[in-house]
Amino acid sequence: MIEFPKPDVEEMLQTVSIIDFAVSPDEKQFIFCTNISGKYNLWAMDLPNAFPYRLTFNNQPCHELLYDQEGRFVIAGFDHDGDENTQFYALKPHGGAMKKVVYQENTRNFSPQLSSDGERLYYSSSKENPSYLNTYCLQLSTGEETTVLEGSGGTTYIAEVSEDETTTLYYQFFSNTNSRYYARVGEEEILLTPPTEKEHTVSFAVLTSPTEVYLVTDYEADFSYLAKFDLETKTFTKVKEIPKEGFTTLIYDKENRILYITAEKGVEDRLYAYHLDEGLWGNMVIPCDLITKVAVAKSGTVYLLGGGSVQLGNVYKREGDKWVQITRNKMAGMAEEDFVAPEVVTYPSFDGLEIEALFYKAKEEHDKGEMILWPHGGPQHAERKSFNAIFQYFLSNGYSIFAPNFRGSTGYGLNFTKMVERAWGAGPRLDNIAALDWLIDQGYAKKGEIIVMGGSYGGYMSLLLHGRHADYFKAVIDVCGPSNLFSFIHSVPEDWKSAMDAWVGHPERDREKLIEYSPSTYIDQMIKPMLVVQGANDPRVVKAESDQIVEALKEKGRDITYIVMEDEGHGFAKKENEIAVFRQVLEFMEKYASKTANVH
Ligand SMILES: CC(=O)N[C@@H](C)C(=O)N[C@@H](C)C(=O)N[C@@H](C)C(=O)O
Repeated sequence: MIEFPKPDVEEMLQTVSIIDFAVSPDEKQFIFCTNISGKYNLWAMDLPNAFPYRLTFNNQPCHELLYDQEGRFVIAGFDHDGDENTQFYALKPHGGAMKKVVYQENTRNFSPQLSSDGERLYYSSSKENPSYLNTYCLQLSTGEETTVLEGSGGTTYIAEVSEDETTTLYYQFFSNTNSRYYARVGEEEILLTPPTEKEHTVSFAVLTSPTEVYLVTDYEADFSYLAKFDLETKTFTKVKEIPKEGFTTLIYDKENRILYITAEKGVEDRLYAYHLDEGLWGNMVIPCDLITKVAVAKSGTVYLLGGGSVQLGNVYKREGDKWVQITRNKMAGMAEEDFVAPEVVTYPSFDGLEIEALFYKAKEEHDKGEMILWPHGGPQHAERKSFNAIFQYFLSNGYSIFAPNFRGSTGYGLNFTKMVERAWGAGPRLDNIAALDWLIDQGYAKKGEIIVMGGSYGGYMSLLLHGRHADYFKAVIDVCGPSNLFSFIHSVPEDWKSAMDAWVGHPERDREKLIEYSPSTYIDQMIKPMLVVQGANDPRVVKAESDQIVEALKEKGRDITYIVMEDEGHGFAKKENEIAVFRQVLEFMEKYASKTANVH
């Protein structure tokens, strides 16, 4: 029998992702967004045949995807090379030239909703109201447009338009931990949660009849639960909560009056089915750790896109009580056992607060005794059990990775998520330091030999840890991290700006704190070798954030490498860029690797 060589670790970087999908109303076609060709495009499969064909050639990831209810066309949203100025296009289900339906340069467009006859497109846009957005109703055949909602006070997005277009659901976003949902019924505006001064979120709502709305909220609670609002009697009722789980999205099966509810429990997801008329609640076993999307076809059939820490994202169809996999996204020549699954650990932080973390330990045959601390981005996000090709690449090269869900992360309740607000460089920084002390105490790492690497807020935290605790590290990697919180606050997208006060802080009122929390305050103490990566089109953390820290460190004669990706935004959408950059990151780390790095 022929003996084959072991898979090349470089192949880990070649993994394919599926980031979105939609199923045609007759379920004969399935469209999905994948980077199977190296760049993201829309592809389709005529079900049940599995051979995919390509629909778009613009090489951009799709941000919105919906079929017309008759399946005659598809609406898709694309930006350009990561600029997040999403525009909407119509395309025929079997491809061909795309038609621009909402297109105005330098505008941001969100949340497209088609009327049931496919004649009108409702969407929210920055074009006339960059801070709070307006919502428009566009007649697709004539291009005639009316303004249906003017945002004010908070960024305002359309969420749903009823079949007869008399009721509209919309939400106002004040910050990641403070939002409200409203129904507009005729001329009446109805708040869907009881009025209160106390901050809370309403993250999802669906109309299940002309008078009934189900919503996901943490109104007067720490974890989000399912509630119901009666538009006639104006009554709000809590329907279902599960201790320590936060509900995230609702998907309504109109045919069978079933509500599917996704939930997060720390680093994993859950899926539930709630039969509205019978009041029956059921837990659905899912074929993955994390759910990217659930969709219900007209017939009531459920489709799910999901994956896990050692499992690539795939789409599944519910048949009876089984999930049938309809995409075959596989890793060439590798099996699940070739990857490292993280251990979920907890450690006490400086003030006794328990922090959960994912600990990826390099396999014995690869282990070089190297340790990477990975603070995640967001910061109101979490490191969860998703497949991370870069992590697996580093693990196969002998680097272990520790990814803590420091205070401010999502998945642990509203109060925990709020703990990073106006405190970017306070508790979360010390939670990261407590993680390092824990690793050192357990014998997994040695002070001065650790690498810190992160993207966005994770990049910011890497810079801040470098400036304030350089003695823990031997090298630092920052991917698009804010370096100065004052300039960051002024350079984020216009529609984020009203949230900056609650999220990061006020430049005058919180001046002292923002100085203390800005990495740029600690340039003198940044003495370790550093690699900075930045997308030129990033609208969230603009290139100037990286430019300024790189310049300041260069002036001081520090060992600093700077990589700018000209055709990327906040992260990587193009495989060749991702591969080129992470090869360089590995080379950079290898320069500072030493056999005695961390004791095990
Ligand atoms: C809803 C929303 O986008 N809110 C923003 C204020 C937000 O939280 N954005 C983060 C997802 C984000 O992009 N943060 C950057 C700094 C990051 O860490 O990725």
